[in-house]
Amino acid sequence: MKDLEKRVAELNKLLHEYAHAYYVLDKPLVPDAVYDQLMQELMAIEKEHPEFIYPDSPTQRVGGKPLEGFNKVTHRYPMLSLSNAFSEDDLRDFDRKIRQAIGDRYNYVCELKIDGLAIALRYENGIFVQGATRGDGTVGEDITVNLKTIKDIPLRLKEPVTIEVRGEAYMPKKSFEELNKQRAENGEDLFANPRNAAAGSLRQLDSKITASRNLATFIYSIGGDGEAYGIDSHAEMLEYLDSIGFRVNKERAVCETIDDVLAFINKWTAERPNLPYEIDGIVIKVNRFAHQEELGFTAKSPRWAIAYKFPAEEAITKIIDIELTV
Ligand SMILES: NC(=O)c1cc2c(=O)c3cc(F)ccc3oc2nc1N
Repeated sequence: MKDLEKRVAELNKLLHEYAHAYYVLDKPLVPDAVYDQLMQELMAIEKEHPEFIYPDSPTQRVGGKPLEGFNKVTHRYPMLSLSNAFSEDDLRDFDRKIRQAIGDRYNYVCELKIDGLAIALRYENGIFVQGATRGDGTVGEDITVNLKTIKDIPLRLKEPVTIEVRGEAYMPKKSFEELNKQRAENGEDLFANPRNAAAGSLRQLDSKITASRNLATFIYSIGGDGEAYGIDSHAEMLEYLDSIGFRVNKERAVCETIDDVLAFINKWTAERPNLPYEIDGIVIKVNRFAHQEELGFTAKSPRWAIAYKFPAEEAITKIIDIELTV
């Protein structure tokens, strides 16, 4: 029995490592056939010996029977929303206010604004214990069983830390197109866009349906104060999140000036159609936590961050249509 327990521990470790390499780093360590064979072996042992099933075993990603409904979760740290900028002037105003408040020794981190659903994930001693939607920012829905089906969400972190993180769950463009093609063939109504498809997939009461929707995540912050982890800037926080096993978007940059921010925006406005996922803007954040603390929050948004929103395409096509019909 001893060596069987050892084998189960070894299989859990190997499968976590291989899944992280494949789904988070996009750098497979072994061929799929090897991964599948190890998974089959673990499932066979767990079937014979359910007492050996780890709560974070990779076999536990797809839940059991459908839920009756979702429990409510009160967020330990409110999930606020970003204020918006729609033009270069808005961005320069934002920058001017920052400078007035904290002087001129600051820089920014720019990130792509993923067009998905905000989620909060809680880990205790490195084990995924609960996941929730933003809801109204204070109370969200417990969608833990559905989030467990997303392969890039680690069930076990590389460090046994107790932490809460925030991110965006989304449906890649290709998965969205395939899903709507399938729904059209089955005479079902189509999803309007990948964000709605992701939201609909995460709010399924049957996690087997969620599991079939190929969702993915990008994690972008620690709930509460990052200092607790010896981190004092947003850029370092993203590196830390990556190092403990989360999928963190690589298309980010530290920008020393608002002109660098505008250059980043121009680059990704052009690159946007080539991305495998939808983005609806660029998020700009003052980098150092000491500066974020000085700037603080309004009732609903941080003063140290802003979301530059791309002009909505439909608005543009509407103007063009009007022009053409006049
Ligand atoms: N959709 C996103 O890709 C994205 C969203 C947010 C937020 O909503 C957000 C909300 C806050 F109150 C503070 C920081 C944030 O940072 C964020 N960073 C991102 N990359």
